[in-house]
Amino acid sequence: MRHVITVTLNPALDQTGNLQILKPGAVNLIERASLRPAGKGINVACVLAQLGQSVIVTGFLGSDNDNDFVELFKQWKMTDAFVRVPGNTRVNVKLAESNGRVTDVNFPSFEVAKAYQKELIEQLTELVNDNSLVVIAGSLPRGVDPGYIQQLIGTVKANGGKVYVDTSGAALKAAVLAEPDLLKPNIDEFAELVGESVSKTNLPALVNSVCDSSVQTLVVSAGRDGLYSFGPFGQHQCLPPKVEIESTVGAGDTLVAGLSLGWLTDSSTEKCLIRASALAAWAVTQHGVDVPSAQKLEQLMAEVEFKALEQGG
Ligand SMILES: O=P(O)(O)OC[C@H]1O[C@](O)(CO)[C@@H](O)[C@@H]1O
Repeated sequence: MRHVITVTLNPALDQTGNLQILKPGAVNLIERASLRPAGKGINVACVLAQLGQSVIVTGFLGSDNDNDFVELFKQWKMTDAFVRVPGNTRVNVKLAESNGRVTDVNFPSFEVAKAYQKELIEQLTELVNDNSLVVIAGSLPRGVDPGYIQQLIGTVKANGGKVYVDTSGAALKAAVLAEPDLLKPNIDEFAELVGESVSKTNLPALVNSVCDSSVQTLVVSAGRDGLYSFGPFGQHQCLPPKVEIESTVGAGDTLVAGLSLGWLTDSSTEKCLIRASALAAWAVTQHGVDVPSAQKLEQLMAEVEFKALEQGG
């Protein structure tokens, strides 16, 4: 049976606070707050688990403060394969203003010694087979070089698995060279990758120049503009339904979960992209990554505008 393994190399406890307007350099009072175990791959796994999928979660986790993570994995019946490393998992602060703007203050991670990096590669060699989709998501913790992501992708591919990657900066540059099955940068991360500012008009040409034929599918998330998808099944855009924004944190991860669900359920490209967009739209209406009811999901999917992109613009 097809299954998903998510890899979070740099998880975080997300301390999210909502306020009217953030005033730098002044005292700011938070109106609503939450503290949640998170990190990109863990968020992906949470969405999939809520949609009834069984997920293995792995990566690195600080051994000194893993209680909330362990609780979360138990709650959603995820298989906890995280390699414990000495120290604390970081806390990331998210400040969400009433106009929808979010300021991320991401704290430094634990340090991951080479022995733990090797342990994770060995573990994936054991876990991955040709029914596996491995989602590698998030930044690299201290002590982990960008080349490590290539080793991870290589290990998954060598064992017959599919690999989806959502990362940024040097790790994204390295990942492209290792030819994953799908890459999901956001539009700013993609602009950094290509070294140019990106618009709807120049996006298709830039995608072709960067990815050549090495990455099968590239999905660029673009906030209110939804997503752009380039792959063997054509070039498409999905425009999301209009929703009240509470916090955009986790929307990209929810999108990746939706794309993974498409693979798990062998959905058509259209259904996969529309469902992923609808789930991501729901994600911005709340703190965290809860999923809508089946009925609400149907309604949101009906409101997504799916269209083929004209070649060259
Ligand atoms: O892995 P990165 O890029 O440091 O980002 C981690 C942050 O991203 C999120 O997963 C949201 O996408 C947060 O939960 C977390 O704080």
